[in-house]
Parts: sequence; structure tokens; C-alpha cells
Amino acid sequence: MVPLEEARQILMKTVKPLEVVEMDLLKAVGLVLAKDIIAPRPFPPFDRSPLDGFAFRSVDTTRASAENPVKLYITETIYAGHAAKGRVEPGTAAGIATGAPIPPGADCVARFEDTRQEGQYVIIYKPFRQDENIIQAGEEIAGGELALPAGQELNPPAVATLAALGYTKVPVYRRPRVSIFSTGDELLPLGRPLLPGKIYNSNLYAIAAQVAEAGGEAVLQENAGDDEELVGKQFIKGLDMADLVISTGGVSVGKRDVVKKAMESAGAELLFWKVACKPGKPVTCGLRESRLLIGLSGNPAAATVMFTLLVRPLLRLMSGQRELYLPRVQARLAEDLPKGGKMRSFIRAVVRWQDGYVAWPVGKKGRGMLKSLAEGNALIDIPEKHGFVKTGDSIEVLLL
Ligand SMILES: Nc1nc2c(c(=O)[nH]1)N[C@H]1C(S)=C(S)[C@@H](COP(=O)(O)OP(=O)(O)OC[C@H]3O[C@@H](n4cnc5c(N)ncnc54)[C@H](O)[C@@H]3O)O[C@H]1N2
Ligand code: MOO
Repeated sequence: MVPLEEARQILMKTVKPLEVVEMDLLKAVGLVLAKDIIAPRPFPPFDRSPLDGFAFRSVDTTRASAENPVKLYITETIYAGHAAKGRVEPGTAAGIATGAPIPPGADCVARFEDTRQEGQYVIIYKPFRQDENIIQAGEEIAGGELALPAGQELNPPAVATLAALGYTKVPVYRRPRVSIFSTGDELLPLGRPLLPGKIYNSNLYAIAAQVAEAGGEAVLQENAGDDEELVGKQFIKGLDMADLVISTGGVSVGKRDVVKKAMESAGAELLFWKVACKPGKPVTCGLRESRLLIGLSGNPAAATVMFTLLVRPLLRLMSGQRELYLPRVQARLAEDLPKGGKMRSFIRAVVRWQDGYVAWPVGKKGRGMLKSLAEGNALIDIPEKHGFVKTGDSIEVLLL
């Protein structure tokens, strides 16, 4: 049995960011840039107006005041997406829309509300500075400047930045592929009628959903039952299709808990069996041809929590993410926890802000309360050898 942090270290040493692929911009959402993006052109590409108003020469307004306004002749109106027809000459102005290019000759813009129009003339009541109300070409990103650094996650604004610069494909670390199979004779695939003593294979879906949420791509394999040989075969087959393989169930001490033996007979080196925390303690990890086999518990809550603690950081590292672990904050406990205990434990909770973070434990009555897992947005981390933990106690939580 190894402490959680040691288990993580053992696993993290075996993986690294995956290959770089060129991917369509929208398919790359959530993935991580593998190279610096240097702007091939400035953004915005031309000087433009941030307002609806008039563009003119600032020198024409040097003496303008409320008492002695300046009258400029309006030659044209420039709309966004269209170039000016002519130059703004002394004594003239061009109507201009937000986003339209500044016409040659003009060096400032007045907004409509600060002017008055009299027929073909616009009246200006104050002096304007050179460059007043003008967005310069390259004001956001200069040509040749670092637009986005390698390591940047492609969140929506990053996608927008790349689109603004004209990129249709981007270099990203590819998604980790994760093969998943369950063990256990009691499991039925969805779509079959439920039989006595059987349950549907919900862990397969829970883990596939967690893989997707962590930026990976899940490959579903068939249930291996409680058959050691079949479990071993599924591990080997899984490695043919994926970067790592996850099984669920069969890791405890029962006669039919065959995962550990199956990993070994499939030729894997056993890295550890059991991590010193609950739920999910009996998790079993092996390495075969430099790739990981991870046997999560069958207990749905245990599998989900151990995925979050052990597998999610691996997938993030493989995807090139820099932030690998969940944020950890201090919170006040809103209710007594039912029992003390020796082992470090993670308890699903709802955390809200009420003059500081407050944590309400959910599903504390049982280990496998699936429904309560769906409610929570955090995990309370109760250290080992803790006694009773009471309302108001300061505790650490991981924000999911
Ligand atoms: N004598 C002992 N028994 C157990 C111990 C122990 O130390 N001594 N540890 C307990 C703990 S803690 C856990 S956690 C579980 C781990 O068991 P397994 O990983 O071997 O899980 P299974 O026995 O296969 O299943 C547990 C439970 O979950 C249901 N299950 C299994 N797979 C799925 C699935 N794909 N989808 C939905 N539900 C699933 C299964 O039917 C069982 O009810 O061992 C304790 N026992
Ligand atoms: O380790 Mo088991 O996961 O407590 O339910």
C-alpha cells in the first residue's frame, strides 16, 4: 500500500506529452498548443474606428469650442467591411461605422453623440487629439509578436485569437486514447433486459465520461467477466488500441478478484496494489511495454474518485496541460461527519461561498452512492488518523 502522492509520482514518471498533430481549429478546443504561435500579420489588420461617428483631421479642430464650433463638409459614409472612396481633405469629414477602416487623411474620430449634423455638415464642438478614438493596426497583436504561447489551452478566447489571425489548423498535443473495460459476471450491457442478480455496466460509462472530461478519447471494450485469462487478454488488446488501459472491478481480496494476477500474467510489471486512501483503496497499477494498466475498483464511487485523483492528472500531462491537479482550498465543514477513521479519506461535497468556502458532505451514508456523486462539486480531503470531524472545522477541499 502506497500513499496517494507516491502513487501519483510512480505513475507520472511513466508518461509524457503525446505527439504533436495539426488539427482543425474547432476540433482542437480544450487541447493544448504545442508550439508558440507568432502572429503572421497584425491584428487588427488596419486602423479602424471603435465608434459610430465621423472621421476627420484633428488639426481642423484645434480652435473648436462650444461657442465657436467647427463645421466640416461630409463627403461620404464608410461602413464596416468597405474602404473609403476618397481622402479626407482639409475642412471635410467622413461618416464612419464601428469597425470601418479609418480613411486616408483622417487621424481622429468623434462619436455621433458629441457632434451635430446640419444637412451635409457635421458640427464639432471641441478640439480633437491626433489618434483620438482610433484603434491602431496591430494594437491587440503586432505582426511577428507572440500571439499565444506553447502550453496555452485552447479555450474559446484562444480559439478566437487564432481565428482572428486566420489559422484553420493548429499544432496541438493529441488526445490520449484510453481503453476501458469492466470485469464482473454481474454486469450487463445497456439495452439488454435486466436479469436477476445482474446490474448494468454503469462504471464503463462513468469512466468514459471522465476520460472525455479530462480531454481524452475513450475506447470501450467488452466486459471480461471474472475470468482471469479474459481480463489479461483485454489488457493486451486494449494496449493495441490505446495509450493506457483502465479496468474496473476485481481488485479486492475475493476469490474472483483476478485483475492483479491477470496483469502479471499479461506480462506487466506490477507498480503497486492499493493506495492509502478511501474510497478506491484497492486500485492496482501495472506497466507493460512502457504503457500503464490501471485497475480501478468496481465500487462506482471508488472508481470515480480514484480516477479523479490518479488518472485525470496523467491524461492532463499526456495532453500537454500545465495545471495537472485540481485546485485545493480551505473550507469550513457545514455538518458533522458521521465517523472518525484511520485512513485518509475523500468525501464528495457541495462547496459554496458564504464568507469563505463552506462544504456540505453528500452521500455520507454509504460508499457507493452514485446519485450523490453527481450532486457534488468538490472532494473533502480528510487526513489519515483523523478523529471526529465536526461542524465548523477547517478542512481542505479539492474543487472539481
Ligand atoms: N474482504 C474484503 N472485502 C472487500 C475489501 C476488503 O478489504 N476486504 N475491500 C472493499 C473495498 S474498500 C472495495 S472498494 C471493494 C473493491 O472491490 P472490487 O474492485 O474488487 O470491486 P467488485 O467486487 O468487482 O465490485 C464492487 C461493487 O461494485 C459493483 N460493480 C462492479 N463493477 C461495476 C460496473 N462496471 N458498473 C457498476 N457497478 C459495478 C459490483 O457489482 C459490486 O457491488 O471491495 C470491498 N471488499
Ligand atoms: O477502498 Mo473502498 O474504495 O473504500 O470503497
